[in-house]
Amino acid sequence: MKDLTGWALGPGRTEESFDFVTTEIEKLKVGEFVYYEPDDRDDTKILCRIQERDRIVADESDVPQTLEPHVDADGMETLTTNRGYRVTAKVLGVYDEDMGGFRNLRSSPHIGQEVYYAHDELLAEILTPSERQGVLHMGHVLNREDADVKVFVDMDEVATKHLSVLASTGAGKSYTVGVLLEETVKPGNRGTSVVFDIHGEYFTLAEDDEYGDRFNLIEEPRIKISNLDLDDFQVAFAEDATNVQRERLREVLDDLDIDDTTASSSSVSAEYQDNVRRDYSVADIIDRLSEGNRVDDNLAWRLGLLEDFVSLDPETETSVQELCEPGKCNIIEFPTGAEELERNLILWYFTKQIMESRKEAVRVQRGRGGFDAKARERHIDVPVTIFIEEAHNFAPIDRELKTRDLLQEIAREGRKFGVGLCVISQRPSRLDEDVLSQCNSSIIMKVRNGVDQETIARSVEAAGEDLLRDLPGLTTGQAILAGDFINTPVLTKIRLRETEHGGMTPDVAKESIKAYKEAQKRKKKKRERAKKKAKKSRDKGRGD
Ligand SMILES: Nc1ncnc2c1ncn2[C@@H]1O[C@H](COP(=O)(O)OP(=O)(O)OP(=O)(O)O)[C@@H](O)[C@H]1O
Repeated sequence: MKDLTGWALGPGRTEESFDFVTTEIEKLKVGEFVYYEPDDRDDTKILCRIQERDRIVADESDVPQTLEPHVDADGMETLTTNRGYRVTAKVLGVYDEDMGGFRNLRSSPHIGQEVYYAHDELLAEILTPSERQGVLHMGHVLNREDADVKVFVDMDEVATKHLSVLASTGAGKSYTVGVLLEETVKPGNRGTSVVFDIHGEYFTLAEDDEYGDRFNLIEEPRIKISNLDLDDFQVAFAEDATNVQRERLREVLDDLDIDDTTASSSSVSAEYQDNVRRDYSVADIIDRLSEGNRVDDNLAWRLGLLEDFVSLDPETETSVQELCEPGKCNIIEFPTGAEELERNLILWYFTKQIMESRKEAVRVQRGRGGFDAKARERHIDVPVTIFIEEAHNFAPIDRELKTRDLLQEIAREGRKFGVGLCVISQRPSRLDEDVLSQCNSSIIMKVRNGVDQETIARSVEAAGEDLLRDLPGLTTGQAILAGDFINTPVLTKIRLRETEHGGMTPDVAKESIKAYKEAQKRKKKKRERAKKKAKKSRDKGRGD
């Protein structure tokens, strides 16, 4: 069934777009889809996306004259009585299922060519992948709620070529990431991911009755102090240590290692020394630093700050295997109240291990040697996608940070080693441009800030200017999905979560009233207790 919706005004100035006239403007919002059929090809539909709409000013327009010889009397009648709109449409091409993309047929519409509304079945054909595995159901095409044209994305693309999730605060980023994670752990997918959950928004996934066992919640990630190397200390320090300080710290750590392995004896093998427990604390490092006459107060002070890091532990370490249970989404919670430097250290330390471990695994898979004992212990044999909330803090555009270098490396090279990156940010303009532009897929939601909008327009080319123009107009849960993980950019209403969302916006009025009432109750009780106490002492006084 065809749904005639307008007439082309002829070929556009370029092959990429053309104008047509319509009166059905309610249906044809920016981002909607139409198609035309080239005369010389049977059953071929050239799909187009609406970019712009302008009301036709009757007296100034030459549109009726242009179309008159080409459009039948009924059509002309509709156009002249309703005036209508001039709409610009971007030509996407003919969808080729085998190719999984659009082919451009170079067949521009002629004047008066009929333009049809793309019905739900046609859209569904394009947006529904033929494979059943590795597809993630994210929601439905916006404005097509009734028919529910589902929007799917390709999990492999996320896992290999990275994803950005960008929006102002409260627009629905973590809710959407929750939907994505629910999908990745479904039985047909069983993707492995690691989420750095800074604000404790994802634990509800692990508590869900149905989904819970597909998630691995790491509530107390621990880093064993003796496993830290100089670069790790550098990440945890507020300012770069001087070369002299690095040298001194190296000496102290070497001393402590030798003590702990009791390895002054040359009979202890290197492998034993590697595996032996070295259970020293930050305080031990500072003590050792203060011994002798070479005290470095500044270094001691820097180290002293690390004593507050809950994640640093003299004895235990969360192993990379615990962090990356295959087929599960592994959620790393940050210690409550962890400050910026501790957060940087946690992200740096574990992300670096994941990357190193995947490099080793791929090297061995390619037949280039085997694992040494240490590598075998920490090897991860599945591709992993790392989700990073507040990514602009770890890879800022304007600050040298080791975490930024690491995220740039993953964005550039992660694909080769099966390490995917999903960066989530409410301030894309503060996010490192290299990291952002390496994300080949994007989910973009409401963005209010003009500078952020400009950054997105610059770095997320796939989304198309036309769709991005409407960013401030999106409401919570509405998103543009664009890039390699979807066949064509599409305005999407993200589906409802199957698990509870852990980052609910508080109901301020409700919570304030509740807190007020509880405070009043407490006050009343306090007054009553004081009264009782006074009465008791009066009674006692009388008795005396
Ligand atoms: N697709 C959706 N359907 C229904 N409700 C949604 C949807 N997306 C988000 N919400 C609601 O909107 C609110 C904000 O969502 P969310 O916590 O994901 O925002 P956010 O962008 O991550 O914010 P922040 O940057 O402050 O963490 C939540 O209360 C959530 O329940």
